Amino acid sequence: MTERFEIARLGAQGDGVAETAGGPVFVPFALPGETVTATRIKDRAALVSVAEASPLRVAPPCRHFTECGGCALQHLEPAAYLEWKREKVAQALLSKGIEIPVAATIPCPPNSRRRAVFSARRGDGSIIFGYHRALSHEIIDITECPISVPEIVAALGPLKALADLICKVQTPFHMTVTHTASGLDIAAEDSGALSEKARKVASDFVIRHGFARLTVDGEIIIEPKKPMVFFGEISVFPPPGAFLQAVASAEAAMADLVMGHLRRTKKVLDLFAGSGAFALRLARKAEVHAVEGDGAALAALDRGFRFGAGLKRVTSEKRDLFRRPVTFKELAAFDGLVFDPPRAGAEDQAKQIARSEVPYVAAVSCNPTTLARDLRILIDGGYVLKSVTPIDQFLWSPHVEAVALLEKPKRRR
Ligand SMILES: C[S@@+](CC[C@H](N)C(=O)[O-])C[C@H]1O[C@@H](n2cnc3c(N)ncnc32)[C@H](O)[C@@H]1O
Repeated sequence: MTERFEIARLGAQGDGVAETAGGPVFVPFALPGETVTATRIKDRAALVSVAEASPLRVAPPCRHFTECGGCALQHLEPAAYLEWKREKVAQALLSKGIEIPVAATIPCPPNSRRRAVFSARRGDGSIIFGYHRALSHEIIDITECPISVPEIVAALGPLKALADLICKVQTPFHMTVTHTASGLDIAAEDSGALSEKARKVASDFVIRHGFARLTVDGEIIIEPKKPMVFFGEISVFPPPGAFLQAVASAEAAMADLVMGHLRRTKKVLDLFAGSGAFALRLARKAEVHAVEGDGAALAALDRGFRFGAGLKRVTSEKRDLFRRPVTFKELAAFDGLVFDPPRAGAEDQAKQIARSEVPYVAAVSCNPTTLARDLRILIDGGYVLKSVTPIDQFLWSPHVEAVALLEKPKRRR
């Protein structure tokens, strides 16, 4: 049955939220201040029509919007959208008792996402290649994606054809596509084992389309060109599957904030260093010790250091920082630190940092909830939070990146 809803606010996932006598009802693609009609199942309702539209409603740029599960907020005017992301970070901090004026969200333009994770599945004979439908396991074919770099969008047809060539299963599989300076780096997972003949066919296809590399379940099938990215001026060859910030300009914005904060430091620790996005930039001015759990990513970082010109010393250490955080005693060797953990955050590591006397600390995070928890630990340990800056690395999604900068005043002896 269709009901009428007054939308009061945006929820954490970007859905419009109507406050009803029975509790909140979530209406995707509705905006605060709007009156909409929607069909409701429990606390979710599918938008049918917008009776009274918000003045902040804009035309979504993508034809797949509302069908594709990748984007939640293309229909909101950009300034209000960025403010919503800022507020999301501020609310997460407030929930841990942290009151600080959160800076304006640094925007990321459309057509800037260099890494996209596609889903694919063999349908009735033909291959479906695209993204998941919102809140569904169903995969929908896509023909455009205004968040991705043009090089990925232009290759959607060939990528779909490649997915068809390597698909040896009836179940869904993933294809991560990264735009690099040497061409597209394609990493398939769970697409099934390739026969010798299928490898040859796929390899010929990769060469014909000028792709840089194809890996299947971590095995390099063919690598006509080593995929290369730049961290500042330093070139790095990230291994298949290694972490890479999704948008190059977002990575640069985060690195600028971190480097600005650590500008006076001489010995920096980079925790959860990946292939060196921060370490190799910081190494222009300071000695850096990079710690990371992924050995292949560390090897890429090491190589970047050895072949990079004008860098001070970079050392590296493979270490599981969840099981074995760097202790406060070990931290005594450093005057600056950056940590950039996965979504789970770095609770135990934060406890060690809180006990340390490292004067300058930068926290980078893609999850405001775990960031707030870890910042609370640092603040309780005597750190002063100087600034928090959201970065809109995940355009039109509910996700937001943030950089927090902290200092620990010298103890009076
Ligand atoms: C958000 S990424 C940041 C990488 C890097 N700072 C960058 O900007 O490219 C998080 C990194 O943490 C690493 N990681 C995940 N779990 C880890 C663990 N338990 N110990 C050490 N590193 C881990 C991942 O391999 C990944 O490189």
